[in-house]
Amino acid sequence: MALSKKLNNKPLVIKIGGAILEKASALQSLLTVIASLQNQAVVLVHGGGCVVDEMLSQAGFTTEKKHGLRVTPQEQMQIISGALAGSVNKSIVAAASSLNMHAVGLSLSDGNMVSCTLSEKDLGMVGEPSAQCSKLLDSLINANFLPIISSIGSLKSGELVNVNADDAAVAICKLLNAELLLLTDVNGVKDGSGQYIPSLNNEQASSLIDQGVIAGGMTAKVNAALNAANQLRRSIAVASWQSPEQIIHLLNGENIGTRIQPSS
Ligand SMILES: Nc1ncnc2c1ncn2[C@@H]1O[C@H](COP(=O)(O)OP(=O)(O)O)[C@@H](O)[C@H]1O
Ligand SMILES: CC(=O)N[C@@H](CCC(=O)OP(=O)(O)O)C(=O)O
Repeated sequence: MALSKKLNNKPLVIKIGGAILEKASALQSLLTVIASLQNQAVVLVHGGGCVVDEMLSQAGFTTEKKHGLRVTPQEQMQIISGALAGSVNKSIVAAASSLNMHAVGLSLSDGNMVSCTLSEKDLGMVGEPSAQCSKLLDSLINANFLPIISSIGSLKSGELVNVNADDAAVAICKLLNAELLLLTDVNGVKDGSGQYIPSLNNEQASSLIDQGVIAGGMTAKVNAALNAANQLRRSIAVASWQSPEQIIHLLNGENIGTRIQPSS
């Protein structure tokens, strides 16, 4: 397939969800597509919720989620940060390195990229991220490194916080005024009859959330995409990492997955 030249000068922020991390071949296929992109800066932001689930349960903790966000008691932060900023981040960097990509593993506080405040939703040590300083990412992108960023951040007080990885990707996207692609294990948002919805606006999303058609992790993802779409005034794609060649279609200006639209 002819590989795309970049659609514009914007970097592309790609967020990958947890389940891809348990499928080495899928991660490798995605990284291979990223490596093949010509003249297109890419920044990867990753979650790893399923890895966190496993590590917490091995340590004897139970976990609770509210609207797709993990309630994070202080005593679980060590395991969560170890899983996301440690094990998961380093595994993705290693997979990229094995494909001769020059990957650099980071978390949100590196280079003061993103600062966090404590969420007011009574979720414990969950952080709300906001974009701060792009100097580190600008330097890495200019030097052709592939930044791979975990969703562990920190508060002004120096304490670590757990940030939903879709929210983390939105903050990085705002930092770089980048294009954003949220890749997950389904090819977009489904309606009440299980059909994929090509385009979704604020009102439709709220109604599907209220009806429980959009639930769990997809709620956090759609809310994060709406936040980015409204601030950046452009639509945000939610698609599947199971078909990474879709990235090339996206860069060629085609619609993939579900497009989350800014409100008019
Ligand atoms: N309306 C919906 N359309 C598609 N997926 C949905 C919907 N509602 C809930 N989901 C669930 O959300 C999941 C994706 O969210 P999540 O597991 O948090 O992904 P990730 O780890 O990639 O961030 C899907 O696998 C699906 O089970
Ligand atoms: C606050 C919060 O929910 N943090 C998430 C961070 C990881 C994440 O978002 O992973 P996925 O992208 O794989 O879902 C968590 O603890 O699971």
